[in-house]
Amino acid sequence: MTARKLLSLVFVRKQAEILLGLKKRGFGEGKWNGFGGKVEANETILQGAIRELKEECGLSTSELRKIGFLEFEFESDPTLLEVHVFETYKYHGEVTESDEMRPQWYDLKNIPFEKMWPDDAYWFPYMFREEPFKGYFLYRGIDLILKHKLEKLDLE
Ligand SMILES: Cc1cc(-c2ccco2)c2oc(N)nc2c1
Repeated sequence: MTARKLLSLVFVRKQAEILLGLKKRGFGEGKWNGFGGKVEANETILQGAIRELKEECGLSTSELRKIGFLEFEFESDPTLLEVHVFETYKYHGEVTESDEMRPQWYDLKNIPFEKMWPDDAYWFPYMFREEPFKGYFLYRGIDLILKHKLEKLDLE
């Protein structure tokens, strides 16, 4: 039985921009990503996503839309990461740097994919088209994808 770890990942959007954060320490350090992390045992995935967003960049939201479901495995590790991806266009508060993340708005035409997890280049186009997606990525280390699957997801 494969151990699964539940993670949230939230992207804050404007019409032509997306808020990314530079991870300052820990897992994924040095990569730009959405905001998220481990879902605790005493919260739902949605509650965990809202909590991490506030902790990592200071923004609050009550309207997260589920946009994708990703599973990650590493060749060297038995744990499967189950990542629930959300987006929001409705949020409030001030974007604030945290110990974990340095937030920055990016134009959709200028995403720093070379400084992000490699899988992002595969599924960001689905997110930009507002097409829900489901993907699986097998990594060797943190920069090489050995195998992947990606498909549209019918959320209705
Ligand atoms: C292996 C992996 C993990 C995550 C992650 C960490 C916290 C939430 O998701 C990723 O995020 C992205 N964009 N690619 C990712 C690959």
